Amino acid sequence: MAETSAALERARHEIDRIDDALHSLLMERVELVSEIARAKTSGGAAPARVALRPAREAQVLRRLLARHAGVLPFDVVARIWREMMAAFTRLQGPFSVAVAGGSEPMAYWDLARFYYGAATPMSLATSALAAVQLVGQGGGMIAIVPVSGDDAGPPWWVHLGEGPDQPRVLVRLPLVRGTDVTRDHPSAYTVAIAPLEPSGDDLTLVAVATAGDVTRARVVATFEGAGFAARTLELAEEPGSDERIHLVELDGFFASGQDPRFGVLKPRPRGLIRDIRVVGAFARGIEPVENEAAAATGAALGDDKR
Ligand SMILES: O=C(O)C(=O)C[C@]1(C(=O)O)C=C[C@@H](O)C=C1
Repeated sequence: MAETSAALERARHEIDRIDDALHSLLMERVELVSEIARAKTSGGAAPARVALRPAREAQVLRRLLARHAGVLPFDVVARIWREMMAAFTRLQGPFSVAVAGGSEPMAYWDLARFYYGAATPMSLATSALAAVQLVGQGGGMIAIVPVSGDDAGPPWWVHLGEGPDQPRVLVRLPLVRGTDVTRDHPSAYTVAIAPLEPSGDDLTLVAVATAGDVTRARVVATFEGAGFAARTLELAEEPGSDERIHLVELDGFFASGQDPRFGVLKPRPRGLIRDIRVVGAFARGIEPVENEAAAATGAALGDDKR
């Protein structure tokens, strides 16, 4: 019987040895969690904040991608690490996810599950605004909301703030693209109350207040004229107000509207740009380049899902 060949026995013995080593390392990794949790609260307790540190997570995944080789698709590695990082987040305090499903609740739900772990409590919110309001109540809740134009509810992003204890966009999902199982999924933002940190390759979301007649194209032209790479995403108007708020995505990391680099735009109450608020910043998507040799081996092994 081929099934009990010596070669198979040997390979399984090796797998047992490797599993033991992986398990020992996992237990060693988790020993660091209380030290990490302590360091995060050493400046005083901040009960509204969640232990999630998306910039650090992106750095970890980028570093692993840079050293990755062989036939295992990188999205499998990403999935294992996502599960581990979600568990580490839960070990540091309350952590749950409210999903605003837009027109495709199942797709956004799957995206949230993939990124925030199989055991993290999740609930479906009635709209993006409802999900963001839940985040604002604290208690370790984060929200997954459709990126653009896929939520029938009122604009949610005008409720984001610049302060460390206000909900902000900290991730754009999917973070790992290409071979990722979420390849065909829509994009979503993760909204949370947690520090805004640079990952080294980031995009920033700003809420830009202008007079009521300033078009999206003019806002982008103004930013580009001042040397920013900018894209306009959404526009919100207060009924009866002479002001509009534009949601604009910028290349690079900006921690606040007071960043001196915004000085060239001269934000002032009666100017074209009246105010700039940073309402989020997140790592640029990670693009694993599929290794051709790996793909060929996968095909040879009967992997017909690619
Ligand atoms: O580095 C941290 O701050 C951690 O909490 C550890 C860890 C991880 O498991 O690597 C977990 C959750 C954070 O979102 C980022 C990273």
